[in-house]
Amino acid sequence: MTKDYEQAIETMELTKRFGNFIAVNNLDLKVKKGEIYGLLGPNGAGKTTLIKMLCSILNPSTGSARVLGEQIPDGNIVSRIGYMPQETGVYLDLTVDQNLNFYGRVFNLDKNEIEKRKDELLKFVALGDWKHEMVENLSGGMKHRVSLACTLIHQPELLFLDEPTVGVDPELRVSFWDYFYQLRQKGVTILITTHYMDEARNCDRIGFMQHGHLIAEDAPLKLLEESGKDSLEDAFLVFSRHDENRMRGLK
Ligand SMILES: Nc1ncnc2c1ncn2[C@@H]1O[C@H](COP(=O)(O)OP(=O)(O)OP(=O)(O)O)[C@@H](O)[C@H]1O
Repeated sequence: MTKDYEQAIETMELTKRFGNFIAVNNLDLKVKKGEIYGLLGPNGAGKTTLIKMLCSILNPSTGSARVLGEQIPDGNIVSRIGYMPQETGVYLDLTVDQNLNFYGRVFNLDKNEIEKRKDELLKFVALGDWKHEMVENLSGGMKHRVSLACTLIHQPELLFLDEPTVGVDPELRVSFWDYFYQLRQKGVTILITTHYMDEARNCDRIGFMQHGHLIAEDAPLKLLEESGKDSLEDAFLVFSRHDENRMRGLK
């Protein structure tokens, strides 16, 4: 019997090296089931590398992690998680409908279930009128919407969303968040990276990441309070400076 873990994600000194370069450095992270956790940090902080390890795409160099209670890397976990990469994860030379059919089949959904899920998801991403359009003819934001729909087709328990709302217009970004909240209500856990600070405020907790490790972590309002700043950008800079000073002190 699978043990019911309270944590959807738990990493222990997780590290990824590319040659001499350390992209993720001794990271300890816990994300509770049903939580929306935002990872924020500058380009190159190691966010995508972390997500790729948690999705069993990359092997850790050292350290370990559990995802939905399973030690990763684990090929079986893939059917329980959804990963929306930064670059569109859909086939440009297929229609929206064909992409959804393909992902539905990959996850072994039967025909009726695929049809039902397609109706729901096309409504959600407001692409019903574009169902039979080739994805290559869609705008950047629309491609992102197709990618999100494909990520959700098999109703994953845990979602990894790497900058899911880049290029998506403000109105639709709001509706994406409505849907994320609906998913959370159903117990789905979401790990999301974003550079939109207004969006980050929607997360239950935020982890600020720099040089492959977490420099601060808490609910958005708590981070503002602790840093004495009004914006998350400014709060990040405060924690970043503390971390740089700490590192200098260690040298
Ligand atoms: N396959 C690889 N080989 C060598 N270096 C890599 C590889 N993948 C990532 N890196 C490096 O690891 C670092 C972290 O990259 P990563 O993509 O995880 O950052 P990120 O926080 O997701 O950045 P962004 O916000 O730009 O997406 C970067 O310096 C990147 O160049």
